[in-house]
Amino acid sequence: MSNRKKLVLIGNGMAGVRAVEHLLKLAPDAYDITIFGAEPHPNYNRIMLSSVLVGGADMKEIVINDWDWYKDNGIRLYTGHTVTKIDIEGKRVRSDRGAEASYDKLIIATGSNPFMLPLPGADKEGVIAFRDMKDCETMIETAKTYKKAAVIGGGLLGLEAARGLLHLGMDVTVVHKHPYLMERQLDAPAAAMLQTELEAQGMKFLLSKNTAAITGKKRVKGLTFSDGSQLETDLVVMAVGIRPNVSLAKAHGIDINLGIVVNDYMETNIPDIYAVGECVEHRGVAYGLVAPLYEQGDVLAKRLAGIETKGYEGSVTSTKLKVSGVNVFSAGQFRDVPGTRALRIQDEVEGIYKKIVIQDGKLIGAVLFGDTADGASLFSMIRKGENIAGKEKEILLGFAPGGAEQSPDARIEAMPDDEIVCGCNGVSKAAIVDAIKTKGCVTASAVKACTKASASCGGCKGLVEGLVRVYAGDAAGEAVKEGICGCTPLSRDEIVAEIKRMGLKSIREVMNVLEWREPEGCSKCRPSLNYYLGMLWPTEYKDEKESRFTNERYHANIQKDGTYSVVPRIYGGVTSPGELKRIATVAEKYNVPLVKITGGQRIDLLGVKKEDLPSMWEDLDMPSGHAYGKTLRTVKTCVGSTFCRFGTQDSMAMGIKLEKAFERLNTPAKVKLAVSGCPRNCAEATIKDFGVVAIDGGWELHVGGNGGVHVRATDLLCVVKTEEEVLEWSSAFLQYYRENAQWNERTSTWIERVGLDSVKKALEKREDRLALVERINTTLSQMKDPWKEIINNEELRKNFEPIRDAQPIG
Ligand SMILES: Cc1cc2nc3c(=O)[nH]c(=O)nc-3n(C[C@H](O)[C@H](O)[C@H](O)COP(=O)(O)OP(=O)(O)OC[C@H]3O[C@@H](n4cnc5c(N)ncnc54)[C@H](O)[C@@H]3O)c2cc1C
Ligand SMILES: NC(=O)c1ccc[n+]([C@@H]2O[C@H](COP(=O)([O-])OP(=O)(O)OC[C@H]3O[C@@H](n4cnc5c(N)ncnc54)[C@H](O)[C@@H]3O)[C@@H](O)[C@H]2O)c1
Ligand code: SF4
Ligand code: FES
Repeated sequence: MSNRKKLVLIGNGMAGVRAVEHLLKLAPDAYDITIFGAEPHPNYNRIMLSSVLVGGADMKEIVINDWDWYKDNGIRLYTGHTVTKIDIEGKRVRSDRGAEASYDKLIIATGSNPFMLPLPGADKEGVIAFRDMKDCETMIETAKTYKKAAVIGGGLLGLEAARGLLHLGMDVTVVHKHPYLMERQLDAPAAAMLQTELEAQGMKFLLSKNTAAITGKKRVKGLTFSDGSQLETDLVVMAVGIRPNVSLAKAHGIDINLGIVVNDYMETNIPDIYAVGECVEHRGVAYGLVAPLYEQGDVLAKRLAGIETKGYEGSVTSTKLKVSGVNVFSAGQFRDVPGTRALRIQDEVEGIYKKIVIQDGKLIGAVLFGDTADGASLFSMIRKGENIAGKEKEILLGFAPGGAEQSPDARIEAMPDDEIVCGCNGVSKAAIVDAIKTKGCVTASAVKACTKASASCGGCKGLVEGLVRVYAGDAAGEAVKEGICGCTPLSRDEIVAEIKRMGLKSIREVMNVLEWREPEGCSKCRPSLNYYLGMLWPTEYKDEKESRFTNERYHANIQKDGTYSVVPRIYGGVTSPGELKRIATVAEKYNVPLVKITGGQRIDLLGVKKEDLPSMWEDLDMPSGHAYGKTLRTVKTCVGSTFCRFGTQDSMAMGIKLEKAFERLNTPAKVKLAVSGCPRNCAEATIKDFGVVAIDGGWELHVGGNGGVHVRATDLLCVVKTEEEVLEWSSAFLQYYRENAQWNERTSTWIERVGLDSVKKALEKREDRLALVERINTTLSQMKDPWKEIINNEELRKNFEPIRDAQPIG
């Protein structure tokens, strides 16, 4: 007879099975194991249900332990069995289908139940939660026949469900009772940026809305809100939080508060009965994320294996929204409460927001939007409770060791060994480096198999690949190449070459054919692909507005307070009294709070409401100044020979000519030009992307300058004699830059990378220049003024209307 003890696990979910997996490693022969699971599947990764909805994985791929795993480990498995009875005296459990098992040790890991609002009509067909494979299947099936979906709850789960439903082709409205989204993880500015991004992806929102009833006969037809308004819908997904599933434990005298009450060793008040996972309350907290549950599982496994452990002491948590194209990270205590200080940066142009919260010199919380590269290092500082006094700004700006300002590889090298790389599975940098160096795991998938890093939400995949790249050296396998982002191992040049070779004509096609890891891409690759496709196929490719940043979608720069700025095109900075009067009238009519002359000699109307933009453009009757895009911004000019006594050439006329030639041109990054009428260079042409300086009998053409954060003086490209030559060389240079630079790479960085000589060489032969000129002219011939397009199109104008409230039905 076996002298193994009997272990029974109730709940075949993520936390319980993780504890069993760990126990099998620590003490493989200690127990005969029986598992009961109410769901009909082997243990699967619940987190990945969000990916299943967006087509990133299928149900089979999200299984963590297949049927063979149970067999191989001698585990008796009862799927589709709900345990309904625990005989505490006799140490036996019984399922609803009559299966019984006796135990020496019992683990309860029954997870949570989704909270279903007890609304009138909540029992109608088409009202579901988002918790398991069945819910996922229901959504996929519903989308085949029905069109409209409402998700109640704008938290992590609600937004991931809504993104999935959008992907399935449904028209989705998120109904949220709070005034801003994800209030449990974000502050108002980050939530506003998130909302703008999701609206651009097609999601609609009803905020500060309380649902009062679900209407319809047998099947749901709509929602009624407490303010009397209504919304038509064919499907309702409730994502308003979860409640620990304690009914079984409660019925058998186990101590319950919020959840099943456990001590630091996951022991309940009844001897030999343990609990782990979302059903548990530890030191007053019930967790709803896997990282703390896995920590609990590891402690429980040690306890059951008889290995000494200091116990589970609670967790600081971090979250990341799994919606492609949106990077959101939140950790610790991020709210401004008395006794805390916060530092923030908000970059509305690139759509980046960062906030860190400090208390007694320690980092206690962080919120990141747009750029989440510093998430892991900030989270590590929060967990360690390090004193960061005096280094706060460095940390916020990403200059601290491991911060985002360094190159990705330098950042990886600077990470401390004990920094957690995979939050879900608690895997440190040291553990991954050890797997690479001593266990021969030289690909990201080998590291995953060996350490479990990246096996849950996948949020750390890029970092794992980076570690392989840095530490596997020449031995590195599949994941060594650094792609343009974590969605692909392909470089910019490889992608452009493949698009050309295979004639790929849309972002989706590129992602499918080139086997993108993330089916929807991310905020880095989508805009890059949009640019490369537009550059390669100027007459065929239809620009994908959703793949552009907010400013480019609204053709105006979003400001700190959520208003916009309007900069009309003023060619060469030369205006007229009539034009100035029109601008003044518009500024007064729309109560524009600030009128400002910009550094590029333009007039900026700041503080404009989104809904006023189209009418203002219409009243101005001037083209867009493109002050917001990756395109030609301004051509700055000096007075030149018309009025200046030093001027040798007409710099204003030349500037206007250049601006008229290249306005609306899409470029990898913003492009600024300037023309000076003599070498005194009053227009500062030698810190521009393309600068023209008049000299006696000709023009000097300068390239690659930058007057921003990294100041760079231009390099002299050549000297020409005539105005026609200025146009020919500037066209050829800009097109060569368009065809060869990486998306988001300014001319200054590009020239430093490729070298001035290579650019000179590419442009030296006239026939090559003329070919480039022809290609840029084809592109320019397709360009239209975006303001005019919107003014004349009712559908496009609707995008600028204030967020719509619910409409009454009928
Ligand atoms: C769509 C979605 C996305 C998520 N994304 C993330 C994420 O990105 N990051 C993150 O950290 N967390 C995420 N979560 C949360 C995470 O999935 C949970 O925290 C985790 O699954 C909880 O594990 P658990 O084992 O406690 O519960 P569960 O995984 O729910 O397992 C409990 C199991 O017990 C079974 N059961 C219950 N009662 C009985 C009974 N009486 N008898 C037999 N079986 C029973 C249930 O059917 C269930 O299968 C997500 C959750 C969802 C739904
Ligand atoms: N990426 C991730 O980490 C991830 C993804 C999905 C789910 N989860 C986890 O799954 C669990 C469930 O997620 P969740 O988003 O449902 O829970 P949650 O409690 O985090 O959010 C629920 C949201 O619903 C809103 N809400 C509550 N009542 C409402 C009402 N009557 N009408 C409209 N809105 C209402 C709340 O304001 C809140 O923002 C959580 O533990 C979460 O952490 C995590
Ligand atoms: S650059 Fe020369 S021409 Fe132009 S304003 Fe200055 S001095 Fe006059
Ligand atoms: S952080 Fe979720 S899998 Fe690594």
